[in-house]
Amino acid sequence: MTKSASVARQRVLQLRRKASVKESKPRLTESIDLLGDLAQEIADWSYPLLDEEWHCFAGYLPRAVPEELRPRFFDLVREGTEWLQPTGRWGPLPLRTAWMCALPCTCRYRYGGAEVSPLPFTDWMLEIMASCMRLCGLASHEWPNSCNLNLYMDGEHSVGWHADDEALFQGKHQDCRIISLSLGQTRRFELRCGKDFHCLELKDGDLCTMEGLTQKYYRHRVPKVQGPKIGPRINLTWRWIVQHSNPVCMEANFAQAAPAQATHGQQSPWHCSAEPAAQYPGRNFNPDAVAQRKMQQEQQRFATLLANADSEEEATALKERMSEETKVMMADAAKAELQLYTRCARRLERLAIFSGAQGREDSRNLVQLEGLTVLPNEDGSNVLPVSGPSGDGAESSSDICSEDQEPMPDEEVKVGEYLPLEVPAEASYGQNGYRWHAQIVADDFFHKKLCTAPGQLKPCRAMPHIKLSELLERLAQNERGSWILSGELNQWPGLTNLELVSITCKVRSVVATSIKRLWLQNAKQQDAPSDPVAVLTALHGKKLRSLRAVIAGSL
Ligand SMILES: O=C(O)CCC(=O)C(=O)O
Ligand SMILES: [Fe+2]
Repeated sequence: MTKSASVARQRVLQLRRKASVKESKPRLTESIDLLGDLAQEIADWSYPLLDEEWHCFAGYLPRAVPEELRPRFFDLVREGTEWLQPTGRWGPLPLRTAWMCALPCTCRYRYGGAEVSPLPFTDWMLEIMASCMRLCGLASHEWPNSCNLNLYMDGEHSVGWHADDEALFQGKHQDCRIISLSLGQTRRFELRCGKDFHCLELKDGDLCTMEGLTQKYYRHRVPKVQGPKIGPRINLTWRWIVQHSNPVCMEANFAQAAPAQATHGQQSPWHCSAEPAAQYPGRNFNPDAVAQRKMQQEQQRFATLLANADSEEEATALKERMSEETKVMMADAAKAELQLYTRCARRLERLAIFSGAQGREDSRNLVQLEGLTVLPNEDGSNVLPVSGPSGDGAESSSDICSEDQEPMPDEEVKVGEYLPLEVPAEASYGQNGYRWHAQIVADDFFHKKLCTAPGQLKPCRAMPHIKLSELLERLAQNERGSWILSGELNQWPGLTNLELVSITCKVRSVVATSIKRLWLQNAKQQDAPSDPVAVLTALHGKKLRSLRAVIAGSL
């Protein structure tokens, strides 16, 4: 094509685009559930493009993948993928690519004149998705069902201006979510609609999204870049296929709805009609979704092996192995899902207790906190957490602590041991209810998020704080010999008249950090101090580091 012909072509394209923009003000007037909103409890998304009028949004979550996982994910994708050289209308495209779909979908991906055959989601893909989708506020049954993988080997590799407006995703006609992960070399990602231009420097481990009608009104690209050290970059772009191109997939009877709409009450393509597990009434998530997907992949693998089996015996042995492996896989996936669910449930329980909700046992012997079921752990125990949000990074503004919130080792304080509920009213809470850690701080303690002024604590969670002098003033021994902290702890209405179980502190040496117990209720050792007030008084004026009280309350 000559230069003037190509300019003319661009003009025609521009005019067509303008006309289509003019003719089509957004039809969707209701507000959209942005992924950043869904994930607001656990991830701090910003929206560099937030165009409510045109319903176009692009979200950005820098360094979403933890540093230690980034090289691992990069290598898993790079080594585990059969990279293809796509060919577009005008020759080879300057990048390598692959395309994955969640089985049973086998739609091919056609874009820019290229066409790519699908591969099923691999184990590492599910692992990376588990890490990223959580940060988008998506439960496993809401995950995207396709992923486009791009490998940019150097600065010459790029993607020109385009929209992901293929029919598969219906992004021209309805809200469409696209989640993209960058790994490796930082590259520039540009978005534009006429003069409206946005640019993001996508770094190793960054997540970004395009949501709403962005594919209708905006184009995006990753331009070429010059420089001596432009290393490889991988991009994973997850999307929801909502209109299958392959008749086989259509017959597979999917509910054809993108989760963007699923959140408005429709089912996602991966909705499963299985009943929630009987032992956890009230759970409305689908614990089998991950297992199902993994199983489908495995079934496909075994089907190929079976087809190639040389003898009847080999086929029988394969079938036996398949049934065993399937069971293990199902159990693993269900366990992972349960752990995730339990973490969320625990957060709610903590909140309920902090705010003074009353607990009672229901007819199924499950504890109900104002309608919220306190689920038993897998071992049947009824533990409530005492540490901060466990590794899920789920911190709301008040979920902070002056120090790291590592749980104290179980052997020391038996945090979370099962505390049966039915005991006489006068009994010590220690055997009946929940246990908590409270941070003991110096009287002049100041932390701008935890205090209004030096020595003026605000209510803190997940770890309540208390000043040393206040603890000393309010500790009193009752007739049974239990040490009770009278009144509210850290102004939380639900944490009243708690019983002191132990006092611990962290001891750091050059080699290791350990937990030292300064006082323990009913300690058996001869030389153990019996009076917590004496122990605490001796700490006055000293620098307090990780000094904690374990306290007990009743449900
Ligand atoms: O590499 C990127 O960040 C964008 C890739 C892209 O736009 C696409 O695959 O459609
Ligand atoms: Fe794209």
